[in-house]
Amino acid sequence: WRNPRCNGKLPPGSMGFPLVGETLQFFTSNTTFDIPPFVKVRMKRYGPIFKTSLVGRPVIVSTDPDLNHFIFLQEGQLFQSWYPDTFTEIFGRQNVGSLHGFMYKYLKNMVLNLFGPESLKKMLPEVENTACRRLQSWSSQETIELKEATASMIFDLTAKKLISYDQDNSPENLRENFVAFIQGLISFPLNIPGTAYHKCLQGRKNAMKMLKDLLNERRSMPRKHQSDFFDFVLEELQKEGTILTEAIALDLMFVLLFASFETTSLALTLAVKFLSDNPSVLNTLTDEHEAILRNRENTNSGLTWKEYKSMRYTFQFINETVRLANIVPGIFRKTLREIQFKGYTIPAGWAVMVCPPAVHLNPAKYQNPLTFNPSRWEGTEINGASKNFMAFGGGMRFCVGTDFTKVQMAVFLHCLVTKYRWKPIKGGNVLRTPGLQFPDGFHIQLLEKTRME
Ligand code: HEM
Repeated sequence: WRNPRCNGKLPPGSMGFPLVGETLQFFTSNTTFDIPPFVKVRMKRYGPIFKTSLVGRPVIVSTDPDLNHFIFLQEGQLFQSWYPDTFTEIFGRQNVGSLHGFMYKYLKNMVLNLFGPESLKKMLPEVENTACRRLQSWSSQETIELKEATASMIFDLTAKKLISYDQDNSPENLRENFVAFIQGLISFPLNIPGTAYHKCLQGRKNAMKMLKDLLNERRSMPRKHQSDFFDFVLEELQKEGTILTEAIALDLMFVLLFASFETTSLALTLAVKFLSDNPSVLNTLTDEHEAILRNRENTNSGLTWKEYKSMRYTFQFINETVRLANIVPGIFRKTLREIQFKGYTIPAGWAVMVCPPAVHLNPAKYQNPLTFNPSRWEGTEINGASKNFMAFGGGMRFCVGTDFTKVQMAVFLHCLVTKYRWKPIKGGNVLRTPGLQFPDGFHIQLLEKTRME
């Protein structure tokens, strides 16, 4: 295992112990905003491209901007999306991340339809109403835990949009089954009672059963007008010669529900933490949003798409938040053929992990990379991905939820900074396992602004 077979020169690095490789070191938790220690130490020792072995597989880790770019560019040709078996087990064998070719394109179009600009434009009032209502209810409580509170807000909104699911009118709690999930998601794959991984699989089983029941319920009581994703899926399933199957549709629903509430709530919690720690950033952000209200005829008329698009500093703020959040610590691919790159050979069938934190914390590209400074984005293109920014991935598999996330974050921040101020009470510390977590939450007290503030 130590010297894997290769037709050329493998990148340097250690394959660790037999079978486990360096899995345990990889999963060792840390509390830093910097490049994960596992990667940083090896970058120093071996350079920007190195080999290792994780969950029983040989892996090439890339912190090299050119190799990252090449990997994204060659999706489907030399590389293919690949995630460890634990992920596939949890998200379903037919989830969008594991599909390729025709079926993948079909699903991607379906999702882009759902979360594309036209849909989001229509959704804007609902996003704003939801954020305002939630904030108001939180302000009547002594303290709230922001990660949990924003996750619940986003889950409800997404579940309503996808399957018209209403938590208050449902005997079972769909979201609870997703909560068991997070800790087991990037954990050691030991499926015995008591382990995080086992709980995670149990959560998936329950959630999938609920989704299946809800879909069957809808099938027996079809609606006249197509209004949510379930209606759309049922119609697609009835079409002659359709390539969609019920299992694929349910796996997709599951991935979308999970991807939307977990990632965005982490980003929002961290955003509020950064605002608490950086009063001058809060002032600039508040100025931008108060100006939107001032420039309106009627202060209480809802946000328009044009106003949303005008939030220049807010988008810089969101980019800076996700740059440092590094919510996705590794993007995985598999080589379909042997690859030659910068004098190294990567054998066919090996896993490759692109490491976004190494890109986002590179001092050559981001001056004082650990400093939170939204203005560093001034004058740069902040939509889409680049060699130096890949918080939402890159290439063909660029995140389909990016615009949805940005709408939710920007609208929430708009309601927050124009109507409220807050005091951090406790928590707010981050832990990376290596996925981002708030082990003791982030508890704040939310107070309505008075007219004078
Ligand atoms: C802060 C929020 C988010 C972050 C940081 C994020 C990050 C990412 C990244 C890095 C990828 C690329 C994975 C890869 O190349 O293998 C990705 C893909 C994906 N994201 Fe997101 N995401 C976010 C929000 C969302 C939301 C709200 C949704 C749901 C609507 C979503 C759904 C997806 C899906 C379905 C894919 C797979 C796309 C594909 O395989 O082509 N994401 N995301």
